[in-house]
Amino acid sequence: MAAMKIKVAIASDFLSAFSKIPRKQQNKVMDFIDKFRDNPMSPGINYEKINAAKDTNLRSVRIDNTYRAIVLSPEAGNVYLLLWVDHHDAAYDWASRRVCNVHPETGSLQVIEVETTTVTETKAIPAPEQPVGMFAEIRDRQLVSLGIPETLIDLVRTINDEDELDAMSSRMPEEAYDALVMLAAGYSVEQVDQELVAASAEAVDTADFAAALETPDSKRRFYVVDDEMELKAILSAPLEKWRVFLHPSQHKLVNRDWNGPVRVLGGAGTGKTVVALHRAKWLAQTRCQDGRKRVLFTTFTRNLAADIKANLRKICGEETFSRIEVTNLDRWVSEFLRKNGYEFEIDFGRRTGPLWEKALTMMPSDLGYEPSFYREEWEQVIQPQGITTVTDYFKAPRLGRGTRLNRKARKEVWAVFEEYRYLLDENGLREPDDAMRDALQLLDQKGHDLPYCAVVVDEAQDMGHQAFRLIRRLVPDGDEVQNDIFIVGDGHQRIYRHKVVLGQCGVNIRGRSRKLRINYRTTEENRRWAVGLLEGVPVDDLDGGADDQKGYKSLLHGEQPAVHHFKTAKEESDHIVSLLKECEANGQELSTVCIVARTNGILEQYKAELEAAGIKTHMIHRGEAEKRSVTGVRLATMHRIKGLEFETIIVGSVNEGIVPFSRAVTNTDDPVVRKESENRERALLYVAATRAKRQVVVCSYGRASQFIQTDN
Ligand SMILES: Nc1ncnc2c1ncn2[C@@H]1O[C@H](COP(=O)(O)OP(=O)(O)OP(=O)(O)O)[C@@H](O)[C@H]1O
Repeated sequence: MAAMKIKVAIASDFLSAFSKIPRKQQNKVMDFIDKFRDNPMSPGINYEKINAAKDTNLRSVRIDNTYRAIVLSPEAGNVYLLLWVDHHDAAYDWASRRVCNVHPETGSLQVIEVETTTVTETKAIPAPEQPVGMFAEIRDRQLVSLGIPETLIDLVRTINDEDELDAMSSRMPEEAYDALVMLAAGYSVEQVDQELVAASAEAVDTADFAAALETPDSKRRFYVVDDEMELKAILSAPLEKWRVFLHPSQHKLVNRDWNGPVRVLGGAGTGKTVVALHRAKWLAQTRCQDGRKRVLFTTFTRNLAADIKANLRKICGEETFSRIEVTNLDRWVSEFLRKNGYEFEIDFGRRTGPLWEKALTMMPSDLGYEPSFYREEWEQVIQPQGITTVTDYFKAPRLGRGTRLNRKARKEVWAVFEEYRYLLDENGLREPDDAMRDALQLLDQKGHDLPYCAVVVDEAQDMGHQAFRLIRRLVPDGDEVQNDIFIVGDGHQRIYRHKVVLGQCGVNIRGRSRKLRINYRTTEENRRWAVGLLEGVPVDDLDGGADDQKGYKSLLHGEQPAVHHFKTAKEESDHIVSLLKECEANGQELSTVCIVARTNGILEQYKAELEAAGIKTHMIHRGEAEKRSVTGVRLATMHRIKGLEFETIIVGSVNEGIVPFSRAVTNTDDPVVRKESENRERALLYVAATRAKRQVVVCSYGRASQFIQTDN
């Protein structure tokens, strides 16, 4: 009779515990895991019962004289789970307060912290006749159906507000907390069920731990080890949990076929990039079987593309990695055009700027519009719609523009655009939007068969109409086509001018739009402060609808962001220097701190002042991946820091005239455009603050920005 295959899995908590023990013991744990993986029943492994444990399936295993691992080996089935590792006493204490159960409704494997006084296996505390607390409206049966362990129902009934809910979070399985957060945000049981609970088709066998390991909720905390190389990679960076443990809402997006383009929204730090990375890996591994085809992973900025490449390397084997091409879209376009003999230079404003000024000499004097009006018209109407003739301009919708233009006025205004196009031609130049349109035309004319089976798009909120029209053309379209386009983005973080309605670009996401809500990066305190910056700002969902931040939550907690105001620039920079010295004194590497400012000029000043104070700095440049090995405090503009993350973020010079940057908002007399520019400036501050994993410090001097409330 063939032996039943043994399943060995590692818990996410085990990795956290593993990361905290000394290197020497880590090596011993690795040796133990090797032995354990080979044969958990090997006579060389000594399982000891834990007398104080409530869960009789828990055992301790000796690592050396002082360290113990905690293992679950249920009586039935050939399953072994590595749960924890610590000093002998601490490990025993941990085990004595935990039970592992298969949830009777969702079938997921849950590790529950038991407080002997409040929670018992059978409900010792009689429920009050009328349920109380913030979940009073929801019946016990409904709570259980959403993944709350039966043993925690009485605890849930004691919760009166969000703070109390947060305080309980470590006592419950993540899915139970997620469900309660959504209920607290006002979602109905049905909505939570639809969004979070993976329906179990069959009745759950609560003794079948092997089956339980296969549920999405179990996969967020248990990794079934079947590949030695992958295991070694995981143990070498145990805290980079995103590599293996996906939240079910992330998992659901990654490992499946989609009958067309998908759009995933989510506030800053909700793991959109992580999802996009895993999606690209899954596609390359399982759906890109034609050896000539690749997955194209495209971003808006070059910095992020460099980071994506580095991260894909961490989760993909060589072969899978070779089937993914990572590039920012502008770069893809310029390379494609160059290979096809394009005779124009693509310019990002340096050379086209003076031509624009020249074209403005054609401004009709009788209409009375400011020069900024023409620029906005060009960027918001002409370029997104690819208008090249006055006839098309007559018919063009001008959504979002504050002023009306009749046919006669349009004809007069067109003179400026016509002149500008003429000057571009004469100088052999093209704007990026033109280049995208030209690339699209070339593809249509020549009928290019591109080597892509799918496109994954990150930072979608900053890509405009021409970009998405092109993306649509990069992979086949049609009713039968699956998995063609996977888009992640967040309208709250739009910091460039582009705005898109996907449906107008031929990208139909109907029925395939999803949202991520758990913030993995920053603390709830930082998240709330940052979200406050965008209060009242209308945010779109990239497809013509509205988006909001309802039901978002961070799993981490910490200090409130510190907002300091100073009289002079010198006082501010002295404060920043003393903050950095304090970080160093507390053992924090300065490479985990980033100073962010609105302009490069301001950063140059900080750089000079910090270096004069003996603090090493490192400026983050365009197109660079973050290199952790380079020492020194980081300096980055609000645009450049997008997509990155640091332990501490210090946002400096948040002064009147700088945030919002006066040149960016006063340069127009159109109230609609002005408001939009101001909102983009708010988004810049939101992006900067949400890059912090732990600490946010916001400084200003002179007159503080209208966006912040200062301490004096
Ligand atoms: N399943 C996960 N487990 C652990 N950590 C995760 C998980 N998903 C994401 N993270 C971590 O959360 C942080 C934010 O993730 P990511 O950069 O993917 O978010 P994002 O939504 O793309 O953020 P932003 O839009 O702000 O750039 C990263 O540190 C990432 O490693």
